[in-house]
Amino acid sequence: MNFLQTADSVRYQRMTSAELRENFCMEGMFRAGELNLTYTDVDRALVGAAVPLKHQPLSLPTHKELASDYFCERREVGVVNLGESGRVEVDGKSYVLAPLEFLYISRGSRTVNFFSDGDTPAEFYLVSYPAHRETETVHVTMDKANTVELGSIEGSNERVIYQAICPGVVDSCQLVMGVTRLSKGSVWNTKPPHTHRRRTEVYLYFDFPEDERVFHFMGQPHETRSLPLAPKTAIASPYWSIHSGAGSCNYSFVWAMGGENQQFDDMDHLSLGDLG
Ligand SMILES: O=C[C@H](O)[C@@H](O)CC(=O)C(=O)O
Ligand SMILES: [Zn+2]
Repeated sequence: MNFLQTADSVRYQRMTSAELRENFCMEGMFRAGELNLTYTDVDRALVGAAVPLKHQPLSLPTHKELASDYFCERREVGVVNLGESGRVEVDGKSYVLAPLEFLYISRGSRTVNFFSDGDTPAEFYLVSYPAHRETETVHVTMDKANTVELGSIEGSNERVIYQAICPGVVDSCQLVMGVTRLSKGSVWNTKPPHTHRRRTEVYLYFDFPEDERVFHFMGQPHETRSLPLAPKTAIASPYWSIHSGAGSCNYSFVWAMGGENQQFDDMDHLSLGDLG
């Protein structure tokens, strides 16, 4: 397991790009045949990827720092499949996840195994938080998610937000998670940006060519920094940081939040003129 210690709101201001990357980004998580996990200090979010090869399932391991007999003893997990169709087995029950389908895994689930049944692997992205109670494991297909259409072509930010793990869809503990897809020709996400001191957030950008980049904006509103991110890079946003991006082409991203509450719309909006 890797550990990500994010810099504080004073230190980040004097960091180089390489240092910012080191302190906030999670790169190279998706590796064929591997399960990789990073324990972050943003609300104890655990971020990971599992890319199982055919006939070689990967199981979700526990770790000394989870202080538990099994991973989900006191944790919930959100999983979304970013690769080809795959399968997740939770306590012996199989869930087939088509591309972009989610699985919410409840606290108390003892064994979690990831499978690819085809030659091209599934690519499971997962985010986990501490959970205070057991609920139910739920498979969320795209049509079950809350759908919010935002932005416009004129604003270069036409996008659809799929809220897959959120109140009303899945009874989770603190995790709120979904995917946002930008229309062709639109490049901006979360414009204008916002903060939410009550929750921290992790973005994972994907679904764009290897030689394109999404310029992610972070930092306190009056001291923003940007980082060009390659596909399948995750970036942690502490409570004090904006999290917004402009791509060199359209793209999608998975967002996941944890913290005080689960209300998606209570963000503190900024205007672009507030940024420095
Ligand atoms: O707090 C909410 C999150 O930052 C994202 O869900 C925002 C987002 O997907 C978008 O505006 O494109
Ligand atoms: Zn947000």
